Amino acid sequence: MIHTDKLSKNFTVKKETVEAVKAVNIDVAPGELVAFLGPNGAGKSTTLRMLTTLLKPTSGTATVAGVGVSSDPAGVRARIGYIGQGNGGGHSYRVIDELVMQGRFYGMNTTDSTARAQELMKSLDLTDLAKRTVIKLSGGQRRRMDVALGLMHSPRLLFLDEPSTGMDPQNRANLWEHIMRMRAEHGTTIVLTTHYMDEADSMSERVIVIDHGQIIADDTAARLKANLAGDLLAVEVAADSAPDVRGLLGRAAAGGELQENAYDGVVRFRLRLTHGARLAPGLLKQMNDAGAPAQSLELKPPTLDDVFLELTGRNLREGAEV
Ligand SMILES: Nc1ncnc2c1ncn2[C@@H]1O[C@H](COP(=O)(O)OP(=O)(O)OP(=O)(O)O)[C@@H](O)[C@H]1O
Repeated sequence: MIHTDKLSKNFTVKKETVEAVKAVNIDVAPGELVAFLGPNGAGKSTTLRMLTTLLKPTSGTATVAGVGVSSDPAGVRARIGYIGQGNGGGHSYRVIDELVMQGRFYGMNTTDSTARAQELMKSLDLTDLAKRTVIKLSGGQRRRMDVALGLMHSPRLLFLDEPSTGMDPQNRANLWEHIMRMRAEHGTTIVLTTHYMDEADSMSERVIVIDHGQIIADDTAARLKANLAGDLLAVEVAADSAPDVRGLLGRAAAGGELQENAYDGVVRFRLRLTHGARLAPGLLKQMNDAGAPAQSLELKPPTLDDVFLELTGRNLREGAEV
């Protein structure tokens, strides 16, 4: 559905070249739900804007829904839906009119466009709001209308640029419920950008992590977390038996750091343990055998932020919602 070859975009800002996207190779199969995840300024939107023909690549190629973005941008636009970061609709029209106009814009006749608008309003829980003017919609309702606008011409491929930024958690959950239902009903391929790592984690089947214009990881969230970050294990032992297990735990820390701090006659060790749930029982037994049984144990699964930290040495985003 999407294939890019060394897709790149440079901007010139005050005579300086900003390499926003650097030779990215992306493949998305029909029906996939893929999230581009990365911190602010990573190049997510620029990539999306090239794929949706809003920006011309500096170099490299991209084929979207079987059509080249440079050779036939109009052909790409006819085949995709795009929901940008801003609001798509005008202000003074009614929801139904806005949707029907969108369909007409894509060459549908009024009857078909009205039928499609009604179908989408039903799926996206907008029927009761059909006659409301767009300006009177709440943020969440407006975003749902944006999704309906993007789907009017039944694209097989839908791009969503930060679909839920600025929404409260309830509206985000609600929007996602609608998007997932649309997807189940129509088999739409979805590519989205987000800096909410929990969203990338729970909603998408595949996460493409972008940093400084480059793809630094591309896999399912589960595999990224299992392979890169490892679980966080905290284990406490009596202070006088800590020397008996320090070496053992250091070796288990998968080459990573073993942290420790002592308090109230106890030493608390912290380490990353790849496949922690599987390995922790064996480690506990080894600690027992070494004469230093664990007094408490805590095993925390990693987040995509841990993956990002592991890959870049930085946090994904200050203030990101988790
Ligand atoms: N029109 C432009 N002119 C100049 N520089 C730009 C332009 N658009 C983007 N950039 C720069 O390109 C880089 C990538 O920006 P982009 O918007 O793609 O990041 P992003 O990952 O989508 O970030 P965010 O999560 O904040 O939306 C940034 O350094 C940005 O400042």
